[in-house]
Amino acid sequence: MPEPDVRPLPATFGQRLRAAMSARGPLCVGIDPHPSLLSAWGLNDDAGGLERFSLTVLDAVGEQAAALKPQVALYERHGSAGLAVLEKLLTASAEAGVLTIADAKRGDIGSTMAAYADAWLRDGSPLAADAVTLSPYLGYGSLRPALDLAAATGRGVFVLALTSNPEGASVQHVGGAESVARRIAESAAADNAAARGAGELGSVGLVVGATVGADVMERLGLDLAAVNGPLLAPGLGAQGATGDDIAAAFGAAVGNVLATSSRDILKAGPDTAALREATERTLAGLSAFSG
Ligand SMILES: O=C(O)c1cc(=O)[nH]c(=O)n1[C@@H]1O[C@H](COP(=O)(O)O)[C@@H](O)[C@H]1O
Repeated sequence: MPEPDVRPLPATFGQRLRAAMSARGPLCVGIDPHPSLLSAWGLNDDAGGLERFSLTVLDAVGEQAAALKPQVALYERHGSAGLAVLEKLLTASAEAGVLTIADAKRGDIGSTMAAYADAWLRDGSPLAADAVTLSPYLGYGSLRPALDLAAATGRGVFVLALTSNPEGASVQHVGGAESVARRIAESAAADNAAARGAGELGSVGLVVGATVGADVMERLGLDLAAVNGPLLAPGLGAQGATGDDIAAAFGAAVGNVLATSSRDILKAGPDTAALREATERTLAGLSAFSG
């Protein structure tokens, strides 16, 4: 009789994301239920509309995307009813085996940071996701409670390094060759050292915009390959970036890129076939680096 297949599920977020990217391609679909999109989908700008929108996206493209990234702000604007919908989406995604990145961009001092970590990264928390986005403006070290809890629970984080918006340069580029962004990248690399030693993708990711471009990357001299973590690259589509831009800018690190697009895919809804087609088209646009 053949041995039963008892391989354990990958334990770390880095391992799970790598497996999902290998199977499905390097695309994360953002779930950003903007009022204008709810209206275009014929839904009310309320918790009912939000739930319909969110579960439709999960149902339509959950099996095509390596991860889904709900934008927390667009749930928060509906108050507790909106957060209840986000809880439902996170639970339904986990049950469907779809990785989630809560785009909350949290950042605070130690004890308060611990509470944010508890909300997004603790086993059993109603808002637990597979990973959360973090802002390092209070210093990379202030994120330690989240980095530690993520490591302990097999979850991940994405720390803002070079964001996709033009205003980011006024903070992130400061220091030139010793830029703020470079410090963040070096700190993430240090936290991913053990995973690098094991030949695996780390669970401390960075956000590096698809819009940043090769010139800036070169000028700031970030060694993104050395980070050995996933590189969440927003800015595809609605913000003007393409798969070719990513291929040109990320160099040797391109294999760790998880490109993400929200509005450009979501505008195809509410028809599920159209959402799937838009996701397929977006994935095809990444062929310059996804092989
Ligand atoms: O952390 C993010 O995901 C993020 C970082 C960044 O630098 N730029 C950026 O656009 N995002 C988010 O990515 C999504 C982009 O949405 P679209 O422009 O519609 O694809 C939004 O939810 C943004 O908040």
